[in-house]
Amino acid sequence: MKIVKVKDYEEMSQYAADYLIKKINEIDCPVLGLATGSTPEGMYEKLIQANKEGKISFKNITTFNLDEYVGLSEEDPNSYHFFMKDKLLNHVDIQEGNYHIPDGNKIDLEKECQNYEKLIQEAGRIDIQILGVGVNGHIGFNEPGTPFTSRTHIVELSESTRQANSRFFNSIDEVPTKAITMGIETIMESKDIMLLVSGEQKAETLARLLEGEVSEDFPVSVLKKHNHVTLVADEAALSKTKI
Ligand SMILES: N[C@@H]1[C@@H](O)[C@H](O)[C@@H](COP(=O)(O)O)O[C@@H]1O
Repeated sequence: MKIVKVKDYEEMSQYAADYLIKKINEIDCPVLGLATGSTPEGMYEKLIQANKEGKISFKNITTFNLDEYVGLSEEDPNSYHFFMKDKLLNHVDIQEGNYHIPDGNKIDLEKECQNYEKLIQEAGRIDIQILGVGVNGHIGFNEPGTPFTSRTHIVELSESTRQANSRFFNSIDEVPTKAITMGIETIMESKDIMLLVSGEQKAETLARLLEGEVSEDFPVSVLKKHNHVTLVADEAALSKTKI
């Protein structure tokens, strides 16, 4: 795992955007794996700016999002559909049909998982997967205990994840109890992974990642088995490690 230490959130976002822009411009029809959450927001702002300035085009880019809540409509501001449109997709020249987000409103959710997985396989690969991490080590919505061999599936969200994400809702009761997420094996098949971590609230998570064991109890630790991961972390996130 290559570790890039940056000063703060702003520097992390800039580094991540520059890294993506460089990589994307080297690939013919790039396939990107996108994440939601507060962590990548700054990077998305910078990508929108770069798109306006002509430094990057999304015309040939295909994207796959990691996850989506079950039961929120696409118009719900807390759905990841809404988030992605609001924070990136509506503001860049991506083509309709080229972005993919699991549909958490399908009656047959199992089938939706299979179809989503199939779409990713048909795209051939994810060139660069952006990841954030939950305080309990979840990636996408793969909670502790998820098998490393998992593909796109439905998850029961843990209490701590619902608690952490309740900051976006009126109350914890409104936070969905289920979600669809790309599986850990699906994520691990990405050619290149960029993990973004910012802030003191993730410091213990990051220390466990860098100093602890690889274990299904701590999903993000699987990244130590991937040979092309760049961790971009700020000083606050690294404050409980020796780095
Ligand atoms: N499903 C998302 C994850 O993909 C994200 O990485 C994590 C951390 O979010 P944040 O970046 O807001 O800390 O939260 C959510 O649960």
